[in-house]
Amino acid sequence: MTAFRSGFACFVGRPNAGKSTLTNALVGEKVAITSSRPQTTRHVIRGLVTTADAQLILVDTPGLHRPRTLLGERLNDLVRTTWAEVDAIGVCLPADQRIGPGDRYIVGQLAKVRRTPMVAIATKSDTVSPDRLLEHLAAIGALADELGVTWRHVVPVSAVSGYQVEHLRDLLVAELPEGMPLYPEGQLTDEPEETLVAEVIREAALEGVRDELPHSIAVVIEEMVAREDRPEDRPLVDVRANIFVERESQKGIVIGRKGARLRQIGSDSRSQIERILGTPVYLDLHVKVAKDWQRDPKQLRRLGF
Ligand SMILES: Nc1nc2c(ncn2[C@@H]2O[C@H](COP(=O)(O)OP(=O)(O)OP(=O)(O)O)[C@@H](O)[C@H]2O)c(=O)[nH]1
Repeated sequence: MTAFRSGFACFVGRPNAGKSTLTNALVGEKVAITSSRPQTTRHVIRGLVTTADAQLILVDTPGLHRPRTLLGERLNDLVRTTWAEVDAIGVCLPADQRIGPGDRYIVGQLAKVRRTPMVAIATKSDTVSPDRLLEHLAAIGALADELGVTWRHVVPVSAVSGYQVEHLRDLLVAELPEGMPLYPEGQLTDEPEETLVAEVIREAALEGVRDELPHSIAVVIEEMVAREDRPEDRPLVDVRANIFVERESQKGIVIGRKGARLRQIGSDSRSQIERILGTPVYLDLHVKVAKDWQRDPKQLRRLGF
């Protein structure tokens, strides 16, 4: 059995390189959704590609500009941070145009990001003859040598005809770490981040004790705020959450011997939350008893049901 993989990728390339069309082709029927994210998140999600064994989250990066101002430089820093945080970068180099200064500038900047795997994509490959495509692929290879980047793969695709779109998807998925889906049901929901975070904690709390605590756990996020006084490039989000159970005995199950299970729940969910929010997280979990909450309409409302 292959392990489930989940993670983030972004497409970069000069304007008109075919990034949006490719995103839509990968996402399929579902239109790429632009969801606005709270300030704590730097990643704007463009689309979600879910298969039987992977979830690939395509995120946007702000455009890279030749910096003329301090603000321009700061924006470029932000782009580079995103590049360093995603699991894979797809570099779009349209086949219908020769590699130009715009492409050179972007790839030159990518050369500074050492660790993230990069896949070079010859987009719009349906627009040129096979000979011209070969020439373009060779130029993409030469560009890597010239500018000091390493392509994991060089793939011609056509988002319009669908040529190699699935192959590209598989190549990107192969770069993702093992992990559970970060978004529920394979659909990008516009649920508030709190709901997703609460769901992650609930899943972690139920891990291994599902039989003992079937539906008795609810998680409520009390607070999710960016810590003040942090340097801009090292943000930290405080997440304070309550895990509600119905009975005192269930509290013991969740907390475990000397708090061991609760610590496990914390570390299991924290890494997933950090990936959803895109920032390091300080997670503060408390277990509380809300007696018979499932039968009490007032409590149910409070717990968000
Ligand atoms: N023939 C063909 N045309 C394509 C393909 N992919 C994109 N195009 C066309 O190329 C143009 C630009 O595509 P976009 O997907 O908007 O490019 P983009 O990189 O997102 O552009 P920006 O948003 O400006 O950065 C559009 O007119 C697309 O229809 C393709 O695979 N084949």
